[in-house]
Formats: sequence, C-alpha cells, structure tokens
Amino acid sequence: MTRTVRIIGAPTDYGANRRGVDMGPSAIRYAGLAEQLENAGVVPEDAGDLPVPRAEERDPEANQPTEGHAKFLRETEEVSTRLADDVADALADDVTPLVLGGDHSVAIGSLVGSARDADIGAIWFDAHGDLNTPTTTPSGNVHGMPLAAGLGIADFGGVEWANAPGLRPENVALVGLRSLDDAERELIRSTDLTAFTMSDIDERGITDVVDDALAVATDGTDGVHVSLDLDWLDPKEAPGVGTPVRGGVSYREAHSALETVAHSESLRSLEVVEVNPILDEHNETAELATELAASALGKTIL
Ligand SMILES: NC(=[NH2+])NCCC[C@H](N)C(=O)O
Ligand SMILES: [Mn+2]
Ligand SMILES: [Mn+2]
Repeated sequence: MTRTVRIIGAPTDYGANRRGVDMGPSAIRYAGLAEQLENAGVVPEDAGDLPVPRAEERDPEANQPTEGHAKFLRETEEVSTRLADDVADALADDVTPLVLGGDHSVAIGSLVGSARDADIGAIWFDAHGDLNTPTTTPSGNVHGMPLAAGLGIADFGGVEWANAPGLRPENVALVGLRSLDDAERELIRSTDLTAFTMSDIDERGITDVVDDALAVATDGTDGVHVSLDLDWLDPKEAPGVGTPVRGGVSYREAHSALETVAHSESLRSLEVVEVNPILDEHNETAELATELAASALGKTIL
C-alpha cells in the first residue's frame, strides 16, 4: 500500500535564541518538499501550518535569559498540545506525520502525539543532546530540552503536557553527538539512554551505528520517531542553523543514515527541525532537509 505523508508545519522560534527559524516550514516547502516526497513514492498531503503565538503576543516576562529558567514555556505548551493532537490524528488516519520546524521545541508535541496510543522508540539525529531541563539549562532555550521533556526526566517529571507516555529511555538512541552540557553528560551516564557520538561514527561507520540505533528504538515498540535536527550535519553542508557545531556528519553519511531508517520499515513519525533561512545560503539547508526527508521515506538512488 502506498504511504501517505501528512506535512504539518510548526513555525516556532521562541524555543531558540535565533529569530528566523520560524520561516523553516516555508523554506522547506519552497525547496520542493512535495515533489521530493513524490519521488520517494509516497503521497504528500499538506496540512498547512499550526498557529503559533507571534512575538508581539508572547509574554515578555517569559523571555528572561536567566539560568534555571525555561523561556516561553506557556507558548510551548500551547503549540505542543495542538501539534500532539495533529500527529496523533495523522497516525489514527493511517498516515505518516512529517513535522516541519521551527526550532527543536516542536519535538515535544511530535513525541507526545506519536506516543499517545503506542509504545515508540526514538532516534535523535543531532549535534546536541537536547536533554536539559528548566533547572540545568545554560540558555533557557527550550530547543535544548525536548528529549528530557518527552521522557519526563527530572523537573519534567509530572509536567503532563510535555511527557510522551509510550516513550522509554531504553528505546531512545542519540546519534552524532558532539556538543553536550555537563548535566546532559551526567544524565546520559545515569540513564538507559543509548548515545552514539561522532567518535563512534568515525570508528564504526554510519550504517553500523544507525543499525544499532534502530535495534534500540524498535525493541518491543510499535515504531520509531525520527527527529532530524539539521545541525546534525557539518555546518559546511548545512549552514542555515542557529547552533552550528563543527565536525558533523557529511552529506553522504546523512543520506545513508536515513536510507537505513527507510530500509528498516519501522518509521512511524518524522520531523525536520532548526532550518533557519535567514542564516542559510541560497536555501541549501532547506533543500537538504527535503532530500533527507525523502530518503527516510524510501527514496533510493536506483
Ligand atoms: N535543538 C538545538 N539546536 N539545541 C541546542 C541546545 C544548545 C544547548 N545545549 C542549550 O541547552 O541551550
Ligand atoms: Mn542541535
Ligand atoms: Mn536539537
């Protein structure tokens, strides 16, 4: 049966400290997403963008860059709750949700929706751990926290709207890490999360690492949520991101990783986040995002 993919735009920027990432969904569509998905042999269905509180409508008090504080948490709750419903509805319609960020805080809604009526695994392709909490965050930016939120870790325990019921740390694999805060490092050591750093990819090659990540994420689950932060790639390949870190995966490694995901036939939901057209060069990061989404959904070279 041909897979239908529902595109859900989540044009947020309040979870990051860089304006412009809210234009990610349009840049990704403009880069030819629908056509790329057709080339992948799936039927794209565009649900448009979720309403997101504009800068003028936000609580100015919620933008205090102090330590031990999550900025715009109320706004994040509002959008995450809606997004979770849309993701869950897509799955109930037997359609694969493809969420377009926006900053990585949108992953809270994706995880909650994808794990609403199922046990899921997650693969986090990212330079960062996104495992901070309102207490440990060095920046206050919620895009550095969504995985901890979904897992209900530390002060996210009991923050119900942010917890993904069917997601357990044993089924989460982070791939391509190269920038961690101390508290995140500590957390990875003290939980059942699986973490593959760039050094693991150097040593073992991307396919082996992603095979292992898939084994973790599919073990006893109904499917896998793939979260692709474009800063996972080397900034030379993906310059249009707010928090670039040198030493990321190459163009070919990224495709290979997502082709391996497609091959496993375990993809349940997908998101591509952190594309910031203002920081991009000729929309190349958005183009990369569309290509990689197509690879994850089954596009092959031959
Ligand atoms: N999704 C991202 N780009 N996250 C970057 C997070 C950076 C840093 N760890 C922080 O908490 O602020
Ligand atoms: Mn990142
Ligand atoms: Mn991220």
